[in-house]
Amino acid sequence: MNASGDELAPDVRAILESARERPGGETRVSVDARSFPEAVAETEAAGRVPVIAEVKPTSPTTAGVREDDPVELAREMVAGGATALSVLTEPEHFGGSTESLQRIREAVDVPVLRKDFIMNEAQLDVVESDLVLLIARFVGEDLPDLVEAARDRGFQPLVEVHTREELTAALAAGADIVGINNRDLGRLEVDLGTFEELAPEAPEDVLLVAESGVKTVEDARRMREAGADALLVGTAIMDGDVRQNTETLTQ
Ligand SMILES: O=C(O)c1ccccc1NCC(=O)[C@H](O)[C@H](O)COP(=O)(O)O
Repeated sequence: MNASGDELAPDVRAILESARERPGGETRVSVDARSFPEAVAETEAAGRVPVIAEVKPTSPTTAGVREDDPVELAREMVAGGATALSVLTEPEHFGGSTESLQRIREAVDVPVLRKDFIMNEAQLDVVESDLVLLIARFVGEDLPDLVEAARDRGFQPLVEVHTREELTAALAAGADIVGINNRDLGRLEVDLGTFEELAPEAPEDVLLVAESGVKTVEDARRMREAGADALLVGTAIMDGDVRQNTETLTQ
């Protein structure tokens, strides 16, 4: 059972068990973050679709592992027009690492999101990034404190939600960048209707990111019409030529 009392998929239970065990950093980080809202506004002004392209070597719902140098993948995504990058740092189920994130952030000049399953404040201190993911469902009542702790270190927190209740909790915690995840972490099923259902409930001044399940230009258009300020895309970009895939979705 998780904070909301619902059953989680076995893969997600395993992800959370290892996330709880992972140590925090020894020294508090202080980040001089690249602004994500400004990057989104610049992409919009250039007439392109703001996409956060995800360096996701593998996942519980993907076959195989992409072994390419993550820095090369990241450079290709930026060359393809990515507004920002998301880098998995979860090692056991996604093939990520904090070292990859560090190298990527040094190699590119766009904002970089640390994509992980952060469970406590000390885990924020493991590595610097511009944005940090906080998943409302998993951190439960610690969300307001973690949002504050992230901002105190200079991070821009991206708070991920999947239900109306989680959206309410995210807004109450002061989140101004909210990711609506189309993937239900209970069953790992994807439904783009999730974003369409929840987006109208968010205030205008909240920057909304449509996460997961965007595969085609039609999907991207659908999410933008439903109010997405940006799209977070992993699998569809990682599958094949990442530069071409990014170019296609950012047009
Ligand atoms: O992607 C998975 O298989 C997954 C499994 C269990 C927990 C989380 C998972 N994904 C995390 C994500 O949020 C996605 O990587 C991200 O939104 C991109 O999704 P997609 O474009 O569908 O790869």
